[in-house]
Amino acid sequence: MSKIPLTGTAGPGKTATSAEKGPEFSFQKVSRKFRSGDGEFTALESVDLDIESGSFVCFIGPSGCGKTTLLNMSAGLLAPSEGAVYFRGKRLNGVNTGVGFITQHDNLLPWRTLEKNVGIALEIEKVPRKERRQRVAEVIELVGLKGFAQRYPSQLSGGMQKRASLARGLVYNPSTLLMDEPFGALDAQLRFTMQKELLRIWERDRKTIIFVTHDLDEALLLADKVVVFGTRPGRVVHVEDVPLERPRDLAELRLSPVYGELWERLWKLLDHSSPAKETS
Ligand SMILES: Nc1ncnc2c1ncn2[C@@H]1O[C@H](COP(=O)(O)OP(=O)(O)OP(=O)(O)O)[C@@H](O)[C@H]1O
Repeated sequence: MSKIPLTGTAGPGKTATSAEKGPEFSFQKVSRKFRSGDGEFTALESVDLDIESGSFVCFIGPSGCGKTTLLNMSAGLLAPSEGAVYFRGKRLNGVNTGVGFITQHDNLLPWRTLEKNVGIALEIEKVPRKERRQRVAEVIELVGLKGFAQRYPSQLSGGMQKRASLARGLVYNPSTLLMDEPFGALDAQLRFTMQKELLRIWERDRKTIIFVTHDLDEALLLADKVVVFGTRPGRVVHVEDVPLERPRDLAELRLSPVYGELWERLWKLLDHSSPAKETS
């Protein structure tokens, strides 16, 4: 089994060496086909995209346009049918242990305490107990859950469970976080809090974040770069560098003409028709 990089090269306070200065991810003519009924259909067609190290990138697009498929390929859980995915200069060929993957569903194990849920990857990697406890305590504090380490998932609120899955994604210090609609199920207030928390952590550690969302306001609040996906077949239709200064405040942004113009332009690029059909 390959080693999980406990002390990832892009971790807190570390600077990238010259070998790491290329993009974090490079997708080169990446396509993915799936079987459907008797035939095959193209879920994602010819994606050419570079993602810079330390950047915050949002994927946005209608349901079924291949956003999760591209995340799965970034995690090495799925191979491209054509083309190649490069991670930190190396072609991916198997599970990518340099990423933390946070899905919409927290998937916390109900019989394990918060501490044990967060530390699971380190246990699998047989990281010594002392080091494990220290690293787990550090990330639990980072996500604002200090004092709750011995609670079980059922004893945590929805927001705390989100923080717990974020801690679990961060615990082995990956250089990239892949986040698939992580805040989609939260109410507006909690979503706002989690967005702020995520930005605080990103600004501290400058990990690369690829964040899937259906919400254009969320994308423009968070991202350096917004990648717009289209359907039939799933593909990248536009990449926008977000020119808005940080820190960003959504209430203020909404009053700004620059934001209004950007929002409207991207909104028009989004396909608002019904979910993508699986046509070949
Ligand atoms: N393992 C699979 N086998 C067959 N078809 C699949 C598989 N994974 C995804 N698909 C299909 O590929 C297409 C793209 O799916 P994907 O989950 O990547 O879309 P998405 O943009 O993330 O959608 P959503 O926003 O609804 O999560 C869909 O039609 C989906 O049904």
